[in-house]
Amino acid sequence: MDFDTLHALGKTELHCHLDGSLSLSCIRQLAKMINRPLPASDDALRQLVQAPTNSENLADYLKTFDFVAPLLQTKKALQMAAFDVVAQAAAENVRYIEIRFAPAFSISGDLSLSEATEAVIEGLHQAVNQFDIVAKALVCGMRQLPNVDNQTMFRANAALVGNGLVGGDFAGNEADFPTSVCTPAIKTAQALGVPLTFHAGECHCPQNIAEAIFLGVPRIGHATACFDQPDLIQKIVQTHTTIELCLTSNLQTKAARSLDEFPYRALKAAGAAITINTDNRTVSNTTLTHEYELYQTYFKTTAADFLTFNLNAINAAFISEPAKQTLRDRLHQDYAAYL
Ligand SMILES: O=c1[nH]cnc2c1ncn2[C@@H]1O[C@H](CO)[C@@H](O)[C@H]1O
Ligand SMILES: [Zn+2]
Repeated sequence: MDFDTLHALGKTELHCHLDGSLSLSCIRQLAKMINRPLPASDDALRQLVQAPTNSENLADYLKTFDFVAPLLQTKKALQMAAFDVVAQAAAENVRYIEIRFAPAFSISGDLSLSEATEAVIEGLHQAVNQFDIVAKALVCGMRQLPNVDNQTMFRANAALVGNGLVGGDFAGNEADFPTSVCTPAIKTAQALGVPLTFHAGECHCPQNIAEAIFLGVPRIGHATACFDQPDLIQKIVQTHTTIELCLTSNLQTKAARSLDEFPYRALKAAGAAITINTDNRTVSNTTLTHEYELYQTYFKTTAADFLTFNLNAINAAFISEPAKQTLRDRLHQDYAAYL
């Protein structure tokens, strides 16, 4: 399929970070609101907000996020940011998106941990009213923060679940803060009834994936390190764990040092529920359409495969069964001409 066809195809995205996906024009508007000077040329700005091409690891990649954090400290800024990312997704025919962000990174001003989330939800609502898309929020605990901070964040946000917010995640520095360290906060989120996805396997550490599955987490972000672990892949299949693959991001963070270390082929062959995601549109300089194009080029992924991955995403989405059925029907219509 050519790029225009891939662009036109209906898509879904479970794994997209708000702060890593702002358009340059939105970044400019947000910077203006706090009188922060930015380079005049988009090329120069891009250098500041994209991960360096020579990132050595995840920690290196994550440094890029420091640039945007000061821009996301008010209600208005978070609303605008959420609107912006949904608008970008809708423009490439994404029918359903879950957008994640870390409330703990947006409380340097006056906002509380729940007000930050309410602002994101408001921005999503505004976009959903304007575009043909369903958009929901996820809140990220951060691995490197003390468990008590992540527990406080989940407690502050639990009441919003089901009301624009649909679940939680853990992101951040995985190499130094493995799953075992975060376990108390994971259990708190689960006890509060917050559906969870979880970043794991981005630092050559399959154990972090295995432990998250053992804790009953139904979705894993990345899971890259399972590529050469047949027993773990079997576990993923048996437990019906959904995997949120992020190809470009994995090549940048060296989670996969080559395509051979990317787990797509092994997971697909085993029949695992895989999904395709951008992770960070701006930091990784990608779009969901571009990701589809890469899968088609590298792995010969077909329209039938893409439909399956989209249905996998809908099955694992943190929304009601009737809402899922509406989206499934839509996707079947979208793909009918290409199967
Ligand atoms: O691929 C990733 N792995 C781990 N953490 C990430 C990744 N991308 C973004 N973040 C982290 O999640 C925070 C909330 O959106 C971002 O600020 C960034 O620190
Ligand atoms: Zn991520």
